[in-house]
Amino acid sequence: MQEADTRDPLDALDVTTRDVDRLCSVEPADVDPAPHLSFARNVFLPLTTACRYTCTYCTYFDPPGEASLMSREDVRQVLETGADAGCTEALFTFGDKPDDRYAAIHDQLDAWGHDSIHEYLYEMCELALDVGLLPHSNPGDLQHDEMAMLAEVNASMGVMLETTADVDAHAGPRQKTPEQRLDTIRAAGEVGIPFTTGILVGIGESWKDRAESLLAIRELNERYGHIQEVLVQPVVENERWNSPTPDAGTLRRAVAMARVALPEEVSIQVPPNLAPVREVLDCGVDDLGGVSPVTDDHINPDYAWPGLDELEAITGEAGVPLGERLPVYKRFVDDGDWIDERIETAIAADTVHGERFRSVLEYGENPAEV
Ligand SMILES: O=c1nc2n(C[C@H](O)[C@H](O)[C@H](O)CO)c3cc(O)ccc3cc-2c(=O)[nH]1
Ligand SMILES: C[C@H]1O[C@@H](n2cnc3c(N)ncnc32)[C@H](O)[C@@H]1O
Ligand code: MET
Ligand code: SF4
Repeated sequence: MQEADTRDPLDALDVTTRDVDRLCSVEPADVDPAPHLSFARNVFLPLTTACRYTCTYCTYFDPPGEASLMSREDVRQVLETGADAGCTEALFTFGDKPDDRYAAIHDQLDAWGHDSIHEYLYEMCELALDVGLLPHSNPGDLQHDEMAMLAEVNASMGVMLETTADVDAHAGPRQKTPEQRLDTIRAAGEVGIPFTTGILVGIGESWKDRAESLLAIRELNERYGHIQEVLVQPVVENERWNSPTPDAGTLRRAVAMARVALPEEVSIQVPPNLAPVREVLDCGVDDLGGVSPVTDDHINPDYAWPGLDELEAITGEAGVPLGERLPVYKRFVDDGDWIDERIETAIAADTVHGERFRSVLEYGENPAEV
């Protein structure tokens, strides 16, 4: 079991009460709507539902006894379906360090010749690159060395901060802590991998906590410049979480706060399957995240992604163009210091997939035409 972490999550981060108060006073009317919206076309690969944590809003994690892993062949099949459907992103996200908690996962990994889930993930990212997709992995909390290893085979990586507050939703014997989440985001900065993070809205945090969380992300981005996008994700109802999802007014204000807190080059993402996007488009959202034409959102399976035609209709009504992007934002590809040689090679390759990556990178539009 992990030891109790007694650090203040905001220690060593320059987040002042004055900044928090100022951010708390932001209203949606204070921000300009974004001039365009982007999304990435992805396939979702939930390597395992086993997880060391037990977040009370999450229906993704398995009860003990049912732990299993997607095999290499399962993974290959999903990747190939995705590549055939014109996807550019392989989204690997799954339970946090499942091998720590479940002997069955550890034993299966061992039988396949791997010491950890992260090693197996590395191999699956290589497989994604072979099949013609760019990996984006969110395996939860990582140490610096794990992050450094995975950065070699990922176009970008991510972890949700969720919140800097200690909330009951993260209570229990094995808890997700703000300290570990911030350490993970910091490790990504040290390694220099383009990174996605964000806040989960409605899990028991206050407005002050939302402001502190966004300012903590800003502070880490000021140090490392690695944050590519910040998700403002409303918690949604399911069999485990029966408090109401935040209302549109709450979400609008949280999005506006995120827009004010982060510099312009950092995108603000709202997932279109969880949030009423029409109602937040004028508050500074400029990205709709990964949308899949082939797989479900395995984390929130009751919430289907709108089709691309619907996304286009929504953005059309708002009068902003919708453009497709890669899982790594263009500015990080253009500035060669951010992505590993293997990712650069995949994008530069003289193959059907390489050509597709370059066309998405250069044109970023006409999502309906693949
Ligand atoms: O479909 C989902 N995609 C999620 N994504 C994927 C995301 O929409 C895209 O993969 C990124 O925008 C990269 O293109 C996340 C990525 C992260 O790095 C961190 C958290 C999330 C959370 C979700 C999520 O809840 N559902
Ligand atoms: C991958 C991300 O999915 C999010 N996540 C987990 N459960 C829910 C839910 N009920 N509603 C919205 N987001 C959720 C967490 O923020 C996690 O970090
Ligand atoms: C289903 S959540 C996905 C990744 C990881 N378990 C986390 O919470 O960050
Ligand atoms: S949100 Fe992630 S860390 Fe929390 S229980 Fe679900 S899978 Fe595990």
